[in-house]
Amino acid sequence: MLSENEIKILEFLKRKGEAHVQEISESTGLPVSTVYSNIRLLESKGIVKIVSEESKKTFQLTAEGTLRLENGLPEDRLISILNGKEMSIKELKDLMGKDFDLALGWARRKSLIVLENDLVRPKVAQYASPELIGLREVSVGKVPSKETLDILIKRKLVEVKEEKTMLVRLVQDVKPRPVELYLTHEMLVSGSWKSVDFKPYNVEANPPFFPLGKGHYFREFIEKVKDLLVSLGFTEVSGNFVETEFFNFDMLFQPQDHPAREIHDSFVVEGQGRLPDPNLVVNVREVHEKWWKYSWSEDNAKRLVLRSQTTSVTARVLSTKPKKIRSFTIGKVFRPDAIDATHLIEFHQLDGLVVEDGYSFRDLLSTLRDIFQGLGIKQIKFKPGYFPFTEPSVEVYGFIEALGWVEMAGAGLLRREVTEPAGVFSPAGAWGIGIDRLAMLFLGVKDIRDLYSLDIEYLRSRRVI
Ligand SMILES: N[C@@H](Cc1ccccc1)C(=O)O
Repeated sequence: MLSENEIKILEFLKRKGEAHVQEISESTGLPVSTVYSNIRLLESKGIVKIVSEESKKTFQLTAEGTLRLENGLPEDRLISILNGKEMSIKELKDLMGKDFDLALGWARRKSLIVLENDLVRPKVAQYASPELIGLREVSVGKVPSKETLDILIKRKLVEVKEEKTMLVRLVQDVKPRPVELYLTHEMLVSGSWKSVDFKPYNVEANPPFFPLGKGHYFREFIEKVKDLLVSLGFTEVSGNFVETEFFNFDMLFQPQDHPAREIHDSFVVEGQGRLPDPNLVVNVREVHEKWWKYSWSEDNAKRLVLRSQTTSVTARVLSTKPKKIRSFTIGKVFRPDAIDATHLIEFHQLDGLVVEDGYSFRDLLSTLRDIFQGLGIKQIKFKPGYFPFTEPSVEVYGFIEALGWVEMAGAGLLRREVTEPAGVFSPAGAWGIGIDRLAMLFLGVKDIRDLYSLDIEYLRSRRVI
């Protein structure tokens, strides 16, 4: 049985009797490599004979060779610049640029010059190197003398290409039966299937790999979390990475000498931010000075940081004086740290806020239960915790099969010292969840850095969730 390609080749050979592989390739449109492999097959079937096989060397200018052919070889240029007179190395360097070292090297090797201190003195007034003549020959398809050719190749001005050719002759006249890819109803009805061959299929061969476009798996996870919060009645809000200390700390009742505000605990950004509504600023100042007992500085509050918690977005929402709201934000936060498999200097938090008349601590715990249940964590427990901006505060632990109880979030009712200066007089619940940790648990990622991987092979191996 003959393949389609074999038949094409045979049809050509039938007309010509004998042909070179290159000719066959040109007239059949098959790549040379395909022609070769098919000729080998046809030879093994005794249909064609390989008359001769030879390899032909051809020579071609390299990119540098082409350049030198146009502008002359460096040593030729050096001699022509010297023009029979001596010149200083510095002067020549300025004239010739980076070619000078090359020119000097070759001119010395060829004893075209002598060096005296920093003077270059030519021994010849004119010079045309045999290489240049060689380059010219190669460029018009001539082969220079072996000596010149060797130098040209060594100087990487010329490269050798080896082209194989094969002369093939048709020795057996076969009437190829047409090859069909599949059996059709018409072929069965007409009986024509008897006079054709069918292409055999290898049902075990791997299909070609077509990678599908898909989202980054960590992004997809974040999208899923967002969908969940929206389904629980929350509205997404967002803030900027660069934030004033006012919103990142002061409004959240973190005093200006709080350790988190030390220079090594948040990333400081050059410049100064703008403070919001003066009433709010005055209120925040008052509450800090009254309870923390220090003199609050506006300049400190204007300092810029990369937000260290998405609770800063919650603070911004509060500054709009909501009477009733359920909002959440999810995004990157930044904290200096030593990077390892479980720590990065940027990671994601999900912060939520509920402002509602009559919203109680119990309601908050139940909201958290709903969120974690939605995320697939059935068992959670609460431990008392401390945050400067909530009271009471809890730490939320979730139960994970292989790991036991894992800390997942901080939460609490916002203190009146936070809500009232902003003009919010209803109870407010807030929480912050570390998203990277959660994603690692869900996605079975051992190294946090893999969540941010850009390695295409790794990303392809991740399942779409
Ligand atoms: N922002 C806190 C978490 C938190 C948010 C909201 C309320 C209570 C706690 C943290 O980063 O640790």
